[in-house]
Amino acid sequence: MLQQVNGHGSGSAAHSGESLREDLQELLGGEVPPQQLNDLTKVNPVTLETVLRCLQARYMADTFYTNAGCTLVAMNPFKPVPQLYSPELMREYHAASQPQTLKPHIFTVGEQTYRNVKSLIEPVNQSVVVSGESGAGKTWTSRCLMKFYAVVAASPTSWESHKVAERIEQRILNSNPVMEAFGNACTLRNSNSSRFGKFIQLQLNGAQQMTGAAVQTYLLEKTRVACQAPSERNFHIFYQIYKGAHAEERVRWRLPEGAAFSWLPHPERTLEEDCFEVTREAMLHLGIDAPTQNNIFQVRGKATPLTCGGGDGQPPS
Ligand SMILES: Nc1ncnc2c1ncn2[C@@H]1O[C@H](COP(=O)(O)OP(=O)(O)OP(=O)(O)O)[C@@H](O)[C@H]1O
Repeated sequence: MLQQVNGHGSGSAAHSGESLREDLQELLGGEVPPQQLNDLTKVNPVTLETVLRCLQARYMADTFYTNAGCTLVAMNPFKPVPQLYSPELMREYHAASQPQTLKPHIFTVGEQTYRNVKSLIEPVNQSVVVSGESGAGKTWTSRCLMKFYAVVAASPTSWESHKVAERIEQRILNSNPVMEAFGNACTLRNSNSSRFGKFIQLQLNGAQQMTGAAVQTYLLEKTRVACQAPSERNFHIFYQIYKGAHAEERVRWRLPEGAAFSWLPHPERTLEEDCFEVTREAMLHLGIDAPTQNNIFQVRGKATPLTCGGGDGQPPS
């Protein structure tokens, strides 16, 4: 999100949306209103100020995607915008004869790469690089892309193959809550910050239907288990177990209700990511059955009290 451009605040105190647009129109001297400039390469003159101001005007007009040549700039709305990610919109981009002529969107990128695979006699692997600072919206964007492919790359003809495809899509989407439970944490910048990098590979068959996915993770911030920065939290999974374990599991995992553990700072913060049931359900869909889950959680659950000097919540002596 843009905070400041050449000393002008982005809020209403410094500029109302209208005067910002007028200013920018004057600065650009163009005919197209800045919020309608879909491609930053068309901003004239291209300077840091004009580009940032153009993005700011678009942000204020709730237009969160802008092209910059062949790159897509995605701004984080920091609010739910459900109509921007509806299945209907996915289908619209998928069905468009020239998706690049529609408004810039992550679905254009999705559709373009999908068509690149589809149109070639010898299909070539396609890569989408999602980059940005912490909290920029990379995880969100990757999730949107996966949902998009789950919708467009699944139109098999028979009922049976439809069911198979649906199961694969569901498994692919279910990998997100599991990876986020074990690899994400609440930081100062992002309440659901990925503390690892990932390379997600979606696999298509000859008919361009999704047949599977593989995820490689790297650079997990393991030190967070034992040491968290002030006002930050440990990985979500610990809080999920701590808050969501049943009475009998608590006894087994030595997690007395209400105990405070020094390696579980800020358990009082309630995040939607704290939901243990969602992780358990997603693991089941991924084929991790209840006894295996139990073994995993047992190790995770026990790790916390043991490292804190016992299940009594006292700091280590
Ligand atoms: N397109 C969007 N629409 C609505 N909210 C969004 C969108 N993109 C991001 N957000 C919000 O911003 C938060 C941070 O986004 P996200 O977790 O994707 O950032 P990130 O770049 O992956 O950060 P990190 O590198 O710390 O993992 C999300 O939890 C969500 O609340």
